[in-house]
Formats: sequence, C-alpha cells, structure tokens
Amino acid sequence: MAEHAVEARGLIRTFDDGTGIRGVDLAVTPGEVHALVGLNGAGKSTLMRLVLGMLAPTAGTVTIAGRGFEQTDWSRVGHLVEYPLAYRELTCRQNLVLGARLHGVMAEEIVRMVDATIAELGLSQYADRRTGKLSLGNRQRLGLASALQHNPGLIVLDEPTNTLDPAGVILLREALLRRADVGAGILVSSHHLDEVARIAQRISVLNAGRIIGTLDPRGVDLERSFFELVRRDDVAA
Ligand SMILES: Nc1ncnc2c1ncn2[C@@H]1O[C@H](COP(=O)(O)OP(=O)(O)OP(=O)(O)O)[C@@H](O)[C@H]1O
Repeated sequence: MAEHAVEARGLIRTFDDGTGIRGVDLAVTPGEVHALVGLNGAGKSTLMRLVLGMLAPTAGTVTIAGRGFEQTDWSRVGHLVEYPLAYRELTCRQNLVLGARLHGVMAEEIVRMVDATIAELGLSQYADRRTGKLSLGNRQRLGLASALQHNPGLIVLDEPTNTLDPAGVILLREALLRRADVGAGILVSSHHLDEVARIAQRISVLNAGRIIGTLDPRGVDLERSFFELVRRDDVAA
C-alpha cells in the first residue's frame, strides 16, 4: 500500500484549561484533499501545528511520507498556518525567491518557478511591491504562493481562504486541485463548507479536540449534517 502523505496516530495535546487535541487519528493519502471543519476553538489550528511539528504532542505520533519528524524531508512540505511569514521590506518576488532557496529548489529552477506561482495566484501586478505595502488578502496570496511554489508532496493550510476575495478563492482552489492531481496530499481547514465540498474527497469534523465524524462532500445540506454531528457530540459529552 502506498504510504500516506501524512499520518497521525493517537495525537493528544491538551492545554491548562482542558481544551486542545484529545486523541486524534488522521491520514491524508497522496492525491487527496482532506478537509478539517469545526467550530471556533474546536482545535483545527492546534491539530495542524501538531501535524507539522510546530507543537509537541503529549502523546501520539506523526509520520510524513512514512518518516518521523527527524527524518522528514521538509523541502517536500508546504504549509501556511496562522499568518503568512514574509519580510515586510522585501518584495513579493524576493520573498518567494528566499522561500524557494529555503526549500532547496535548484538555483536554475527558481526564477521560472517563482514567476509561475506569481501568475498562478494572481500576484503579477504586485510582484515587485514591498510586502509591507500589500493588502491583507495579497499578503495571504503571497503566503500561499510560498507554501505551494515548490510543489510539495504534503500541503497543510489553515483557513487559507481567510481574507481572500472571490477571485483569490477560485485561484487557490485551482492551484490545490492541480497539485492534488499530480499526487500531493492536502490537509486544509476551513469554515466554508461549500468551498471545501468543491475540492475535498474527505471532510472530517473536529469538535472539542476529537474527530467526531465525516461529511460526504457530495451530500446535500452539509450545514445541517455538520450541526447535527456537533449537537449530538455535545449532548453526549
Ligand atoms: N498555545 C496555547 N495555549 C493555551 N491554549 C491554547 C493554545 N493554543 C490553542 N489553545 C486553545 O485550544 C483550543 C483550540 O484552539 P484552536 O486555535 O486550535 O482552534 P480552531 O479550531 O483553530 O479555532 P478557530 O476556528 O477559531 O481558528 C482553544 O480553546 C484555544 O484557546
């Protein structure tokens, strides 16, 4: 069986107030878009940070392409969790070149790759503008470009459509589907059920730190199914 792009087993990380992640198993297969949905505070960002090794688990394991963190090839991972990391005084293009170097992209590949991603995310007219002068949405597009440009095998994005305009949402959707088509495994969190239903093969519902069920992306009235799952879980708790 092909190995997972990422696999988490028995992940636990609770905070002092008792919230956090309370035992999660999760896998993303190559070529799959796996969406995580949940209410504010359900634990989506915490889970993504655990999956990326940005936060240490109290218990559980994560493997990326079959390897533990120590052996992970981080040049094959792209992520945007929390806010886009970019130097304000550098231009969009300069930030992307730097990101490409950090991801180990070969020098002769960088210009072509950066130009392609700038066009892909609709940043051409801002390419030479200082990042500090970009609007919030264009800074988000830059963060996404940096996460995607090196065509990673694993992509992890936390609420990537935040601050994007409708054109940006479509560009992102197409960019993700293109990468999934060539085998990337994509883990993406969102509050927009309709949007994730367009791209995800699997939608996992997170509530109070646990995965409580899945939604069928082709199902009708996803909102109702989502709230029903959450309500039942809250009542059981
Ligand atoms: N570093 C931290 N220290 C203490 N508590 C934390 C920390 N990070 C997250 N939490 C708590 O863990 C819970 C889950 O937060 P998290 O940000 O993962 O939720 P989320 O599902 O991403 O929410 P949202 O949709 O609002 O972004 C919250 O109650 C939050 O206050």
